[in-house]
Amino acid sequence: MTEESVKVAVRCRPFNQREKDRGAKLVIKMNGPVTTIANPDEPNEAPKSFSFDHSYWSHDGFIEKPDGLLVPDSQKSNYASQQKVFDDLGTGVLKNAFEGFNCSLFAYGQTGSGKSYSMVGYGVNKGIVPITCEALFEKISKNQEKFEVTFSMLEIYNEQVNDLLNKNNQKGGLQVRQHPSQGYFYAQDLKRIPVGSYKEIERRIEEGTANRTVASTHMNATSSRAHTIVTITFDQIFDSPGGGTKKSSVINLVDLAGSERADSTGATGDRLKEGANINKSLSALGNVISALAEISMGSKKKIVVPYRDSVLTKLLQNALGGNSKTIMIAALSPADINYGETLSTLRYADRAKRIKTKAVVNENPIDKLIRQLKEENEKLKAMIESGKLSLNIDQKSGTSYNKEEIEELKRKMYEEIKAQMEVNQQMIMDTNGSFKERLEKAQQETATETKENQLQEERKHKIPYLTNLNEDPILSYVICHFLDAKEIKIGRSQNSKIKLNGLGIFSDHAVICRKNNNFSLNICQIGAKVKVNGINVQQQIELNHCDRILFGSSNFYVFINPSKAESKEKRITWEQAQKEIAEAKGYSTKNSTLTKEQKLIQEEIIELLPTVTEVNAISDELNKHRLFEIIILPAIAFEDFNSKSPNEQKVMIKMTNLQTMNVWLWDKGKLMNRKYLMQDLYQRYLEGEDFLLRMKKEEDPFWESAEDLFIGLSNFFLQSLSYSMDFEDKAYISDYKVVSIFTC
Ligand SMILES: Nc1ncnc2c1ncn2[C@@H]1O[C@H](COP(=O)(O)OP(=O)(O)OP(=O)(O)O)[C@@H](O)[C@H]1O
Repeated sequence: MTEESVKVAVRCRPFNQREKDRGAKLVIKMNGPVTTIANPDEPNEAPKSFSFDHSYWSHDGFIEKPDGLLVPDSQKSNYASQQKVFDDLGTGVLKNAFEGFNCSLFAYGQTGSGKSYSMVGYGVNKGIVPITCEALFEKISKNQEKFEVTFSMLEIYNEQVNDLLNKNNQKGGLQVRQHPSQGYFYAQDLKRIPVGSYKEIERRIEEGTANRTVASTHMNATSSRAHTIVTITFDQIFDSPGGGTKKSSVINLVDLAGSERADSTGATGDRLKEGANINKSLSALGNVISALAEISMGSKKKIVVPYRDSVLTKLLQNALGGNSKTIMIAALSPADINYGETLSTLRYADRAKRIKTKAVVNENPIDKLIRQLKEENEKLKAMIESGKLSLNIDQKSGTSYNKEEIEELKRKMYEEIKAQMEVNQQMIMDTNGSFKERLEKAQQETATETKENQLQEERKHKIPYLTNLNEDPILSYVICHFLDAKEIKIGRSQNSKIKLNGLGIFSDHAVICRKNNNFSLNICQIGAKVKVNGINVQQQIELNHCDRILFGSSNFYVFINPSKAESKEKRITWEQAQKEIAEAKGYSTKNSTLTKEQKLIQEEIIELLPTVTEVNAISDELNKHRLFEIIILPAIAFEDFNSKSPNEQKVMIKMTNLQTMNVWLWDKGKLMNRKYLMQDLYQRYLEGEDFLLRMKKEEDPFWESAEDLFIGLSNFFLQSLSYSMDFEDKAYISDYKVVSIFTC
C-alpha cells in the first residue's frame, strides 16, 4: 500500500475575447511551483501565494500553427501546451494503471476557466483524456499480455445519474447502489463498453458528447451545471500454467461542474438560497475534501467524511479517500473580474493537496478472484434466503423505523443484493472468456456507427444543414439536421421533420423551403418566435450560409450551406450569436462614445439578456404571470455609499406580477439562483409531474412576499430642521431607467 497526497496542478488560460474587449487585467503570476494572485481592488495589498505540485502557464507565450495547434512561441517561452500537461500528468496515470493502481483525475474551476480544454480539449488541441487513452493503447500494443479495457461515461445533473452511452435513459436516471458487503457505491446498469482500440474510445466519447448535447438542449439547462465522469477499467491478464493472475486498474476522469454555481454566488438574502442547492454534489465534494484534509492533518476530532451527502461523492469515494492515486487540475481564469472565484479555486486546490489516499496494487490470481466472486454470491444468496435483512438495517442505521419503513428498506436492500449478484456474475463470465464475445459485439456496433458517421461527414460536404450552438463550446456544432427535402417543418409535433423541444417551441413552429440551392425560412403561426441574425422573423426570409437562427428562446442553430463555405472558416460561437441579439436591440459595447462605466453596464445587460429571456419564457409556459425586465438604477439607491462616483449605476432585474402589478427588484445573484430553480421546475413540469398545484407558495421561485418598493429617487433639503422650522416642500421623484421589456 502506498499512502500519498493528492497531486494538485493549476493552469491559467489565455484571456478570452470578452476579457480582451473590456481590457481585462492579469491578476495571476506563476514562478516555479508558486502561483500568486493579486487583488485588483487593493493594489497595495500583498499578492496571495500558493504552492502546488505543478503550475501551468498557458496564458501567453504561444503561437497557433496552421492546423490550429497551440505551441510555445520560442524556446524561452514557459507556455504549457496540452502535450506538456500530458507529459507530466498523463504519463503518471498510465504508469500507475499499468502497475495496477486505481487512478483519478479531476478538473475543478469556474465555468469557462478551462476545465474541458484540459480534460477533453478542442479540435487538434486534444486534452489529457484522449491523449491518455491513445497512449494506453499504444503501450498495450507493445506488450505481450492480454488486456481487457472497458469504457463508460456518465453525467450527474441535479443529483441524477445519466448514462451518456445510452440514448434512452430511464426516468429519474440510474440508481446509485452500495455494494452490500464491500460498501462502495456504483451506478447500477451503467453501460461498460469493451473497447479494443483508441479509435473505439474516440467514437464512444463522440457518442457520449452527442447524448449530452441532446439532453442539455431538452433540459434547457447549461451543461456547466453537470459533472461528467469517464471511467476506464483496465485489466491485464498474465497467463501462467498455474492459473494466471489479473492486475486491474480503474481510471476515473472527472470534469466537474462550474464551481461558482456551488454557493449560489451573490444570492445572499434570498429565502430560496438553500433550497436552490444549485449543485448539491459540488458543495458536498467541498465538504468531503475539507473533512479529508482535516483528517490528513491529524485532527484530534472524530471526523465523519460525508460521502453519502451527494451522488458525486458516493461515486468518487475511492478516488477521494481510498484506494486511488489522485490528481486534481484547478483551472484558473487570468482576469481581474474573476478574482473572487479564482481565489476560491486556489483555496480549494490548496485544501485538496492535503488529502492523502492509500492506493494498493489490485493484483490477484484469477482462480482466487473467481472463487471470491462465487463465494460472495453464495453469501448474498444466503442473506436473501435467511431473511435476516431487517436485522442488518437496524444495526446499521441506529434509528428506529415503523413496519412499512422496514419493509421498504428490506425491499431496497434486496434489490441491492440482487443487483450486485448480477455484477459479480458478469465478472465471473468475463473472466471466463465472455469478455472477448462482448468486445466483438461492441466492435461490430462501433464499426456500423463509424460508417454512419463517415457517411454523415460526407453528406455535410454536400447537403445544407442546421447545426446547434450551445453555451458550452464543447457541445456546439454537435447536432446536425440535414435540409434534404423541399419543405422541412420544425416544431414539437410528431410530423415535424426537425423535432424540437424546449422553451417557446410551438407544435408547428417554422418551416424551411428549398428551391434549387436557395433556402428560405418562415414561421408557421403567429406568435412562433424565430430570430435570424438577431432579428425577429415575421415573414418569409432568405437563409444564407452561416446565418444564426434562434427558435423559441433556447434552440440556437447555424445554417450551413457547404456550397458557399470557404476553407478555414471560423465557427460561430454561442456568445457571438447572443451578442448579436443584444446589438439588434441596441446594446453594444462597440460604441466608442461610451465611457468605460457605460460599457461595463452594456456588457452586463448583454450577459443578462439570455437569462431574462429564458425566465420570461418559463413564466409564460407555466402561466406564472410574471414579467422580468432589466433596469438601471443609481448605485446610491442601494445605500451603496462606497460607490466610487455619484453617477455609478447598478443593473437590476424588475419582476412584475402582471395580475396585481406588484413589483420587486432582484439583483443578478438572485436572478441566477432563481433561474436554476425555475429551470428545475420547468423540467419537472415537462416530465409530467403534477406538483404545480400542490407546491407551497414559499417554494415557488416566482413568488415573493410583499415588500417595500423602490420607485425612484428624490432630494430633500434638511436645513430647515436645524432651525426647528415647519416647512412644506414638494418632492420630485425621479424614476429609474427601464432598459426594455424582454419577452423573447
Ligand atoms: N489552456 C488553454 N489554452 C487555450 N485556450 C484555452 C485554454 N483553456 C481554456 N481555453 C479556452 O477557454 C474557453 C473556455 O474553456 P473551457 O470550455 O475548457 O472551460 P470550462 O471550465 O470547461 O467551462 P464549462 O464549465 O462551461 O464547461 C474555451 O474556448 C477554450 O478554448
